[in-house]
Amino acid sequence: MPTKPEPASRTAVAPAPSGVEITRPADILMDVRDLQVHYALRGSSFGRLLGAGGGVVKAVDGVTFQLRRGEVLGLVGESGSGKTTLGRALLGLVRPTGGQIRYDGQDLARMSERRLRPLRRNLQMVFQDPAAALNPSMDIETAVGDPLRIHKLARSASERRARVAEALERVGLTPVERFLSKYPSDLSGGQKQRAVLARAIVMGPELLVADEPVSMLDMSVRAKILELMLDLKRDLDLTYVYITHDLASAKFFCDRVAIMYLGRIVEIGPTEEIFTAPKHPYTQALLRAVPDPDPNATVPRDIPRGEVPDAAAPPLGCSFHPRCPKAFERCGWETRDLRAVLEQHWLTLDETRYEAERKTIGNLDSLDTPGHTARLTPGRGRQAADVAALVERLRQSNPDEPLWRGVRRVETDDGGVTVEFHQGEDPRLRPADGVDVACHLY
Ligand SMILES: Nc1ncnc2c1ncn2[C@@H]1O[C@H](COP(=O)(O)OP(=O)(O)OP(=O)(O)O)[C@@H](O)[C@H]1O
Repeated sequence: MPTKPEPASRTAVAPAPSGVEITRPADILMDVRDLQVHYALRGSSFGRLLGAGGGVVKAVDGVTFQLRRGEVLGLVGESGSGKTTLGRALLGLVRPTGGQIRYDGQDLARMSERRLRPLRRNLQMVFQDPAAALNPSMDIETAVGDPLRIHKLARSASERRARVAEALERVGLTPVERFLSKYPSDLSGGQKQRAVLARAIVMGPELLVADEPVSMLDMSVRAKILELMLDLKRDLDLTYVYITHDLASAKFFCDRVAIMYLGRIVEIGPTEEIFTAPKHPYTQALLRAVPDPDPNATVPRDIPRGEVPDAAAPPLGCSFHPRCPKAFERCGWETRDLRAVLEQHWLTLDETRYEAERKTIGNLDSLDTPGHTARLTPGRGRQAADVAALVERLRQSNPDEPLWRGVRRVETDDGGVTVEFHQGEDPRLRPADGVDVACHLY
């Protein structure tokens, strides 16, 4: 049986800067507090000509959690929720805009590239596409041994070869001699991902961030790779952050799951709690949307209504409120929601009725500016009373629409109709029955 690869020397780690707390409970590998990664958008060249700013995408926006030693923490959410950005920030691969990532007594979020470099041996990433992760012109021995060479972690070529061989054996690329001289094109998808895992473990890391590591593999090998990863974790005392869209694999693979939505963790807790008693309406909707493997089962497919909003202009209040079937007053209703409800309603009308209603209201563009007061003015030849009647018809046509719970008052004057919404609040993560959830319902 091969022996465990030597852990990278912790003595290479630079000392903590003064003023940074260096104590942490032994079972916490990373302590992430109020982490933010914001990207400045440059805007289109046409927009820049007109002097329009590009705005900011809050890819990660105030994320707090503790990563426990030896656990598998899943980051789950729809595309664009910030999973990859968070995973990369944990490894020092993207520079946070704010917040802290405490690791080994230091704050990765504020560390210079020079001081981060030696820590990277302990923090490895496995990507979705193993073919893209391996250089097609490098044989497996060179590819897997490359990090040892870069970080000068082997005293000789023969030591490097021995450590590569040991890593290949651990990931099941055996007999090792057969694989050392192979090229990526000689390997199947599953074998390539095994080689990528060998390269990740060869330096004896503590943390592996795996970003959809099996989603590009054949169904037949996915479970085998995840099982291999669990074996590696146990044998090498690893901690995993597992990024996925796929709730079924998260259920099998993770000890805890963090559900992400628009740059935030909206629910985090033990996998069993999340799957048996999901609290956040978004988690509930995601779980209901998981296809049941039993073809006879009649599981409702309640995918959260609507699209994921634009991360550069997130909804006011709770980011999930426009899609939430349970949203109420405090959730942050606003002008853009009214426009969405109007346009949704118009989709249900025939052409003639649509034309008539559309002409009743003048320019809708003011509704695109986020705010708690919407002003609807009449179109040409129409009166404020016509607009008021339309708003009332809209309400009558779908009284259960959650938006109406957020309306504080509707007032008609000579110039039009004002719809005022309750001021919303952005919910923070709070403990609720064994999990932490960011929702005003708890
Ligand atoms: N380099 C960048 N510049 C600008 N915006 C970015 C950049 N990287 C990510 N984003 C934006 O940040 C948000 C989060 O992206 P991220 O890739 O982290 O999400 P994700 O949940 O991993 O999505 P996916 O599952 O599709 O990979 C998205 O709106 C994305 O467009």
